[in-house]
Amino acid sequence: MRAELIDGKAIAATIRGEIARDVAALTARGVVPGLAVVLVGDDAASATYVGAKEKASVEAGMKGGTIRLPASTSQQELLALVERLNGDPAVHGILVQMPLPKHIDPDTVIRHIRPDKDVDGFHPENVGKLLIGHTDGFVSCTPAGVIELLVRSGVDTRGAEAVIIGRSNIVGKPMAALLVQGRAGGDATVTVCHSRTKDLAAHTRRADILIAAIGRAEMITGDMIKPGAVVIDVGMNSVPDATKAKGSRLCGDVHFASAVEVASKITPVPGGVGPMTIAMLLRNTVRAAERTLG
Ligand SMILES: Nc1nc2c(c(=O)[nH]1)N[C@@H](CN(C=O)c1ccc(C(=O)N[C@@H](CCC(=O)O)C(=O)O)cc1)CN2
Repeated sequence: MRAELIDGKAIAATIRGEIARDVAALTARGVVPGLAVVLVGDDAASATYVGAKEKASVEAGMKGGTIRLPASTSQQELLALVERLNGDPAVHGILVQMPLPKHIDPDTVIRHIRPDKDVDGFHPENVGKLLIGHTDGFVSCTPAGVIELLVRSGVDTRGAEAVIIGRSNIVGKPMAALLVQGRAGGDATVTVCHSRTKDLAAHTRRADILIAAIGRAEMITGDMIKPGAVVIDVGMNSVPDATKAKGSRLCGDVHFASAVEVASKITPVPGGVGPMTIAMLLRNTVRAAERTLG
């Protein structure tokens, strides 16, 4: 079997078109959705993602602005900026790009963002709402994007064995909450594996839906995948590659060449989950703006 590709780039483009229509409707009602993205420091990958977010928000008709701060910015200065954005009525969504420099505690920053402007869905209030199935919060963009990919690719999650590898607060844990809930893209039986899991392959081989979010390049190989499984690769790793002009290439947590021979559907890296993260961010920002209309 050679797996069908789940084209995240194309699905994200469709969603961004839908969002642009929502933005136009909101604008006609006098509300232009505003997204403020904050980047602290000069991490090259973060700068790329932030640039992509600003471009996508402007293309959708939003007011997108990036605030770039030096790596020497103190936590107090960053919190003061968040405070200012919290009080700015033109800003409906606030996103502080992660990772932050080591001297800044990400949890403290996340807790300072007003939950109704937390379009990243990282604030404990939004995480709690997700867990108890309330739909008036914001869901973390990457796991929300994975659910959207599954639903729009016709994958039936109901009663499926879903195995997630990775237990991070921004992907693994919310992913489990979404897959288990009783809504579209949910009703799965979920297992969360992590670095202490014994016999990882025994779990992954049971999965009808396998979600790799462990952050280790090409760790999941074809022999660890059940024939016919749907494989979603959340990993984004840069590995040395002398054949590339820049000396490196991007790859996921799944060894694509062997997995594609076993799975029924698979996401590539790049072009899979990544573009969905940005599409979901735009969707959350539109929702934040809509809610100001009551
Ligand atoms: N505040 C946040 N910080 C971070 C998040 C997040 O959701 N909120 N997620 C990641 C990075 N990320 C968004 O910020 C992100 C990563 C990758 C992509 C993407 O589209 N990737 C492309 C490839 C890009 C390339 O060529 O370098 C793809 O997969 O096709 C979008 C967003 C950590 N930080």
